[in-house]
Amino acid sequence: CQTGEVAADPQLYDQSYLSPVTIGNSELMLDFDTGSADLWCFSTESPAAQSAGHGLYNPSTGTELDGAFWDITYGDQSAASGNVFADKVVVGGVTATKQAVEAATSVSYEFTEDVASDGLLGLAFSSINTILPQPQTTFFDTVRNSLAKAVFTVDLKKGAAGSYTFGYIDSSKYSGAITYVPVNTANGFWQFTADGYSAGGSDSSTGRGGVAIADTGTSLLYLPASVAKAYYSGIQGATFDFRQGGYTIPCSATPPDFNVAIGGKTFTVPGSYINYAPLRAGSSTCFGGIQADTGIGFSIFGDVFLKAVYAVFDDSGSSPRLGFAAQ
Ligand SMILES: COc1ccc(CN)cc1O
Repeated sequence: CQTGEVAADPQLYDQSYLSPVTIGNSELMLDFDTGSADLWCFSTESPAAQSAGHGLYNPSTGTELDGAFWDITYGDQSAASGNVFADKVVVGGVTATKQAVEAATSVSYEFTEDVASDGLLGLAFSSINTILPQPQTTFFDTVRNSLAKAVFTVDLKKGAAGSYTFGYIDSSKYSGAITYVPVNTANGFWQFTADGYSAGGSDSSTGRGGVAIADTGTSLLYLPASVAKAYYSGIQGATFDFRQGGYTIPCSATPPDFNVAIGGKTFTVPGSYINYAPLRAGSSTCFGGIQADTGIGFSIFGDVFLKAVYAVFDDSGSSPRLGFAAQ
């Protein structure tokens, strides 16, 4: 029975978190993404102009999946595509001997520019894996039956290294009880229902809850437009800046804490997490960590939320569930 733990290293402004993964005989830094289901990496097949500065997977250690190709586009319209090899993948000591490794032959500029990241490791449900003609399993699904318990946990931190564990829950990482809620897998995400939101110490609710996904691969917290509007109405100098594509606040602001009710429990995101980052280096205007989920179709509980809690992605029972506890 396998168990393992790997560090989650924050990038600038906690824009993403990277973890070391051994693929074949290379160690790469991958962005673990519970919002997608492809394990892809820069490779010796990637054009040099696109892969300069990145760690590369050399498929010579793998076995090509003949005729298999992949092509993925993310919510931010970044994209990547390539071919597929079966190879050994090790995460924190947990080994998948024949994992589908998606070698990139083309990536969009957003990935080229993010030189710290060598690719993504998808942890959503394998039903949304993009490999054709036959979708393959995620790392978690590949090793699931060999784990002591079919779970993985997410313990992200603000501006500090957190961790992912596979196969066990670490009771030293959270306080109080874990609150579990059912997951709807119809869209391939870890999708759940949030009960409601409120700002600051007041119980003045900023709105009813709704459908949401837990997504480590998204930096911010995207909520119903009415909830975001109500939240920022309480911050002096906050405004919706069409040019920046979202709410901005003065970097000098102290936003109120933000409360989320899930499964009858309230989880608090410290207001400081919502003073996200200067629009550009030296700017006194900061981008808000809460934004409207307009056009997405559901709310996205990205890293701004996840770094305030301990999260359990549990597929050990008759149907998947999510657990949340205070950190
Ligand atoms: C350009 O960088 C990314 C784009 C999309 C995702 C997945 N939500 C993760 C990334 O690091």
